[in-house]
Amino acid sequence: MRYIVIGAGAVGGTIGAKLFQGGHDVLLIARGAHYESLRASGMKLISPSGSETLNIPVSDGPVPTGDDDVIVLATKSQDTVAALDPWSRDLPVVLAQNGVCNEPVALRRFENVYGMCVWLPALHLEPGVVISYGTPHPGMLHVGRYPQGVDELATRVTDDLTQSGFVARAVPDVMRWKHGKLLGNLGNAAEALCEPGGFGDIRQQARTEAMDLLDAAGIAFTTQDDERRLRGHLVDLAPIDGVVRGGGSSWQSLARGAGSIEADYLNGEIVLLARELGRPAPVNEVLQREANRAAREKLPPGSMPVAKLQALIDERSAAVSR
Ligand SMILES: NC(=O)C1=CN([C@@H]2O[C@H](COP(=O)(O)OP(=O)(O)OC[C@H]3O[C@@H](n4cnc5c(N)ncnc54)[C@H](OP(=O)(O)O)[C@@H]3O)[C@@H](O)[C@H]2O)C=CC1
Ligand SMILES: CC(C)(CO)C(=O)C(=O)O
Repeated sequence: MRYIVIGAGAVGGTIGAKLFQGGHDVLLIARGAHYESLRASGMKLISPSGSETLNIPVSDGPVPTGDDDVIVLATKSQDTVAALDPWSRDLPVVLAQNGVCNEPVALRRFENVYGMCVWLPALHLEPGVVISYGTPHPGMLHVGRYPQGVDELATRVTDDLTQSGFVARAVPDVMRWKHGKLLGNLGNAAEALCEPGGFGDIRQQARTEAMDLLDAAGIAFTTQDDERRLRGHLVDLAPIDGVVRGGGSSWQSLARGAGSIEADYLNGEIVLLARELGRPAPVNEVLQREANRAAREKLPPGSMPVAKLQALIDERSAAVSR
């Protein structure tokens, strides 16, 4: 099977590199300066065990495909449609992304869609360079057919990931895991907006607001304990000499001045649910709005004091409760 990894950044770069090192056929799809660098000099993969350069096949657009190809999509959610559209709709698609909106978007277009719940701490700020912090395993990945079930392909992908060093499981309820993971990612916006530390309260407020709404909508989600029990110390974050990990994926979008951020598909997922239920979601609404503003204005990470963000949330909470 050939893995066509669209979006060879932090997550896609790590998954592609590990599969490649595991002896699998991999094609990375990248764009811009990252593509040029991967093509000219290979991928510099930095991990707790050292730094290596991998000459993984790379393309900047669609290539002829066949029966043995599978797409692994690892772009940010705001790039999903544009990234998938040029590809043959006969291919199976595995969505290695946070959030829960990508699977239905893909299922509109592709018949065979798989969710992947991704615990994989990684960083990509510089063209050609991917930093993978997880140790002793680079990540824990749950794979399942969307909307539910496990089939031969889910099992095969899981086996290949396991053989390549990941903690991988085929699960029949991947969206329950992805909803659980989404709750954690509601803090991404606060981490990107505020100085390190100090935003834990806001993250918890976003989580509590979201859990109430998921319960009200009857949507199942896993708990932090479910996740901790399985992960244990299988994927710990190891410091890497000379590399400071400022933050997660949304932090990295601001650090790169990408001009966009995933907030519409993380906090925005909760805002959408609240609006469908006719309920307020002031915490997630403010996080979504402020993260988008920071991305649009290309503000660096950490540009807003925590007290200011909390004041905006309090103001919005008061307004919606009137
Ligand atoms: N980083 C992390 O530690 C984790 C991230 N995640 C999730 O994984 C997903 C991917 O995040 P992450 O790896 O951080 O993102 P990155 O921004 O590091 O990587 C995504 C890559 O996709 C590229 N891309 C976007 N559109 C296209 C396209 N049409 N064709 C080719 N390349 C494209 C981007 O290019 P460009 O830079 O030009 O936009 C970028 O290089 C997100 O859903 C995120 O929330 C989950 C767990 C951990
Ligand atoms: C859990 C976390 C924060 C790991 O980096 C993540 O999912 C992200 O960066 O989006």
